[in-house]
Amino acid sequence: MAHQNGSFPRITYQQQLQLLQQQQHQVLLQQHQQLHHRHHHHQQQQQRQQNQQPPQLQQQPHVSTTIVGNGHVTGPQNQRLSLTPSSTRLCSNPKQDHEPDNYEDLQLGFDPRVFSSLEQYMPPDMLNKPRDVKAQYMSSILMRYSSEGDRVRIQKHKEYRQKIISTYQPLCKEIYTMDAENFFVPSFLDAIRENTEAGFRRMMAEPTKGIYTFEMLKPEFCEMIMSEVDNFERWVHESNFKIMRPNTMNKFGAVLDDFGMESMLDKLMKDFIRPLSRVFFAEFGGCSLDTHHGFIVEYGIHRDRELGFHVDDSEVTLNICLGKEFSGGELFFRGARCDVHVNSDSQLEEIFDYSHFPGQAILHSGRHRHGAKATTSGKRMNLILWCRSSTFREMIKYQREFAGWCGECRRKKRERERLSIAATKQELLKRRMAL
Ligand SMILES: O=C(O)CCC(=O)C(=O)O
Ligand SMILES: [Fe+2]
Repeated sequence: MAHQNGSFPRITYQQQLQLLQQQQHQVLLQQHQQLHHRHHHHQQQQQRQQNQQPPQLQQQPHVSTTIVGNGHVTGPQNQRLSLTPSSTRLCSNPKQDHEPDNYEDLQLGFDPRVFSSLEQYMPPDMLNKPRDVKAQYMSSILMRYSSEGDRVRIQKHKEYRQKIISTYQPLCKEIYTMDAENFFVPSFLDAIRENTEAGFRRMMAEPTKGIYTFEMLKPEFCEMIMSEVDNFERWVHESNFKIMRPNTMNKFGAVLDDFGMESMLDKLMKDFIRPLSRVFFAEFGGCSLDTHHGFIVEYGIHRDRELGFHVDDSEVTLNICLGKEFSGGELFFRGARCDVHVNSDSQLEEIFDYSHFPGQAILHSGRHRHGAKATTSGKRMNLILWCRSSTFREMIKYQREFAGWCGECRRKKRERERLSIAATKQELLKRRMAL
């Protein structure tokens, strides 16, 4: 595998920046008030490994205009932000009936929607000022949350996407907008419509704790999406366009969001995955998934062969096999872990292997350690949707140590309880002997 030893901080500065872009103004306000108390985040040193060895954090490459071949992570990580004293402030009581201006036509360095949604939090005397005065006021606040470098990177990524979308000619236009009846099998669709835990459980299996599998995509849709990806790859090859690969551990595959599928995948996450994740992944932020990274991985003789042991840069991961014909490529899972215990051994009951089957989806927490065995013949394509929650990421920074979903935290707690019971017994015995 091309991946080098390296350090993989779980929450990157880049992701903090995403917060601003997602109109998470509550989070933004909270950050604004708490920035003085921001903790430094631990960076974890994780080693290169294979199957049973410590997992890597599989990340989306940092936004860059150049090809990210080996997933080298660049840029400032978890820096402490410098807050210059300033009189610009946001108010915690928004003026709810305020009609915000539209900022779409301005080049402001931040998503124009952030300005519209932030407006109501400005001090009352600012609300009726001209649009450019308000924009400047909000910009000066927003600038405190991101560095110049990050803003440039985000802008460059936007241009990169625009360049692809303006030149690439899609093959199957119908898959770029959500068309549930034609994408999903009836059992999946019915369960989502019913929207009850019992209904979900009827169409899903939970072969091991925290992993769900179910029939999801129609074969025709799988075919179309695979043809589209082949077509895209052909265009990349013919036009010699340098594309970014899906993450730090793949040399092949494509980011669906980069060539026009972002809004369709956003709908997929919000309308079809979030109903499931709010029931089954609530403790991982499954109720508040708000952004995604959607991509295709390709395995085979002339593609990536296998994928090392890792955790995803997601709260919840949806992984659907599209085809085609292949052997091997099984996923191996080794238990969910918090950041502190990501390298700890797995227990026997945490060992679970899964064979992909076209059309079938597997849903798991991003922190559930896993990898993919070698695809030994044929070609395998999977659609992967990393679903993230910005509020969850913000919240866990202030959480206490124990994570109920981490196998090692639970094991350690049981061990402490066992020792304490043994010590109490010992003490009682001693007292009885002394009588
Ligand atoms: O190859 C697979 O099916 C798994 C891929 C994966 O785990 C990932 O891309 O994060
Ligand atoms: Fe993964």
